[in-house]
Amino acid sequence: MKKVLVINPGSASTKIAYFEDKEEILNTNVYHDSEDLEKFPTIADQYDYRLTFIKDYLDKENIELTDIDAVVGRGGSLPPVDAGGYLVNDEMTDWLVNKTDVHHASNLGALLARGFKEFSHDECIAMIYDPITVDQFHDLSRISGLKGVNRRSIGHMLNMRAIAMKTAEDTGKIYEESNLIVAHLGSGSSISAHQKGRMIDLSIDDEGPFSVERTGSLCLKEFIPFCYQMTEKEVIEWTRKKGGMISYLGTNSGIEVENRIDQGDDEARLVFEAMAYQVSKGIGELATVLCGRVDNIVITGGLAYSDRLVDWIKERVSFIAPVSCIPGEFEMEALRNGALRVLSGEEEAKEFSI
Ligand SMILES: Nc1ncnc2c1ncn2[C@@H]1O[C@H](COP(=O)(O)OP(=O)(O)O)[C@@H](O)[C@H]1O
Ligand SMILES: CCCC(=O)OP(=O)(O)O
Repeated sequence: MKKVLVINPGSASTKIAYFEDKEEILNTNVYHDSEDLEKFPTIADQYDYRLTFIKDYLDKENIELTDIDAVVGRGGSLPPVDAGGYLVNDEMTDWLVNKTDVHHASNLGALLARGFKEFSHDECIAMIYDPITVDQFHDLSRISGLKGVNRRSIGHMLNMRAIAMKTAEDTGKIYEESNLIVAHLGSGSSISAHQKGRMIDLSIDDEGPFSVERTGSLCLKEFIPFCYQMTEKEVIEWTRKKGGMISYLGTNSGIEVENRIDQGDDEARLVFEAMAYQVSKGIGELATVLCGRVDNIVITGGLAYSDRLVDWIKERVSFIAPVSCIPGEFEMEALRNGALRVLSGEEEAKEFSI
């Protein structure tokens, strides 16, 4: 039996799970006090705090850390890498602490995986799987429109690839022979075009549809003067935390907006439908990447629980391919499966190197 600890750090919480082979013994989200997190100037500085917090929690839950076989974390903002599992090494942690330019909570995944490995035996491995910077773009996807301002492959790769593989399996197809479009609609959104097992293009949440708290693409003519009124940090905050639905409606909760619509709030309806409209445009755009040869479109993430939103999207994109819906996210299971494949030798974990 293989014992796997899974760690998935988010901006305000850390999801942790413990599995014995595929059996889930614990799967929870521990919330951090925002005042505690605000004390740390950088994400990497939160390391000791989160390690102690999670360790205390696991101790209380009587999870024995000394015989864990693999600790797997959500992979962060590395340089572009191919999909799959990577062993945590010094080069990786150095990049995530000192070199990365994207300060995302997932950067802590590798650091915490290595930290928890120290509590276990010598053979225990620390790894990450399908980090947010998995890059399988084809050459055409890299051209932006301004030399020097590159398009980057960055998004919800772990969940989107897991959902794409599951959809292929559920429809009796082989992932490596399928063409799929996956829309992950959570706090942020990513839409990906999968061509025969590779995500060759994406619509990312700073250049695609708006989400509940991110702006998506903006009209440059309007946005440039806005940027000159504030610091870079403030612009990032507006585009990634205070943009999108929350900027119009004051909430990032799809559940609350659904309630408002039920009570006859026309503005809430307009903005929520506009989000579905933009997501549909993103899916349509990626259908052209696959030359219209799309086997399935899949909608996932927390917002896929909203039948209203999903129906609006289906109405606009069903002419392209059958649309299915897998609400929520399967990151913890995807991380576990990656670790189990590496432990069984079915897959070799790669060595990270710049
Ligand atoms: N049943 C539901 N109806 C509408 N929106 C929902 C529902 N369940 C979750 N959501 C919304 O999904 C969004 C969060 O998605 P999630 O994938 O959990 O995000 P995160 O990226 O933070 O993990 C929130 O706006 C939440 O309100
Ligand atoms: C930075 C790309 C991945 C991402 O946006 O994840 P979250 O929505 O979990 O912040």
